[in-house]
Amino acid sequence: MFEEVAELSDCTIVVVEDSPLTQKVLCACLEDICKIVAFESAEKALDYIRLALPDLILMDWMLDGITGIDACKELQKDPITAQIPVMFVTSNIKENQQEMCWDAGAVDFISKPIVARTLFNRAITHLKYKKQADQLREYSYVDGLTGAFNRRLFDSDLEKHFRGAKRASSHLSLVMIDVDYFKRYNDEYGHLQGDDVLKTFALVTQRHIRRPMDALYRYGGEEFAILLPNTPNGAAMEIARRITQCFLDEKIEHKHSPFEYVTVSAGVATYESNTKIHELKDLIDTADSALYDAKTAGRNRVCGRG
Ligand SMILES: Nc1nc2c(ncn2[C@@H]2O[C@H](COP(=O)(O)OP(=O)(O)OP(=O)(O)O)[C@@H](O)[C@H]2O)c(=O)[nH]1
Repeated sequence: MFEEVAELSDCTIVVVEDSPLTQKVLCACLEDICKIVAFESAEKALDYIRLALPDLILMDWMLDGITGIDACKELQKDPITAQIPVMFVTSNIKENQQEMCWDAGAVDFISKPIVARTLFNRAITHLKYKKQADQLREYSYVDGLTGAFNRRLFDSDLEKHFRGAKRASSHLSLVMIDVDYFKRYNDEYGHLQGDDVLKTFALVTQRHIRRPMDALYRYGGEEFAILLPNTPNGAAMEIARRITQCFLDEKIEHKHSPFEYVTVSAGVATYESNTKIHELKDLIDTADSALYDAKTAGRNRVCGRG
């Protein structure tokens, strides 16, 4: 409608508005920027937002069921959804209502009747800030050597996914992976070449975890972790086996390994509602124990514990 905003085209804006006409107007104003998903109720919008994590939310104040203010407060409770900017769209907003918007966690509001150009420009400003903040967050969460996510993000993602799996009664698999005989490798080939091994491992692994929620983390030193939400134990074991095999196929010479090449061992544990894993710590301990099983059983293998 106004200008091309190419760098924002991969963003998503959620519009929560119960008047079909206003909803149509809002969507028409924003459709040139990026994908727009519209809802008539906050309940449905919240379900979508928690899963899809859009980049901006336009929220009506008065809604049947959960009000816009309560929906905004709800989003603030979760550190992940709290990062999504919420802009209220309201008519004749009084001073105390403006206060309520800020207190609920809104970043902005815009009055009805809508001035298309103002809405368009404000949306772009918020989307640009959001993208920059996401990028900064991502840089601070990436391990400089391997490009895998770092331990700090692992701790926060694990907590987030564990809560999600409990709430949805779904699976969450954790794979712990450790390079075998790595001290001997460093001693023989030097620390820099050792670093290259870790980089190669991260590259090989990234090729095997393709779903958007799956992620590889450097857990510490030569140990890595993979989080696989909505993935049952059998599937996680299969992914771990493929990674182990493909890394061996890289054929990185290791004179002091019985396998002649650098190998890894992996331990897999899975949370599901009917297993003995109830707490987050149980999941890590179980994956660690499975990794220990793989090491003591001879290395270069995957072991799992339910
Ligand atoms: N090159 C390099 N080496 C690292 C890095 N982080 C940890 N290490 C080395 O990894 C080695 C780990 O040694 P150990 O814990 O004894 O394990 P291992 O020799 O792989 O033996 P197993 O795990 O039992 O097969 C140590 O020598 C660490 O110095 C790193 O970032 N780069």
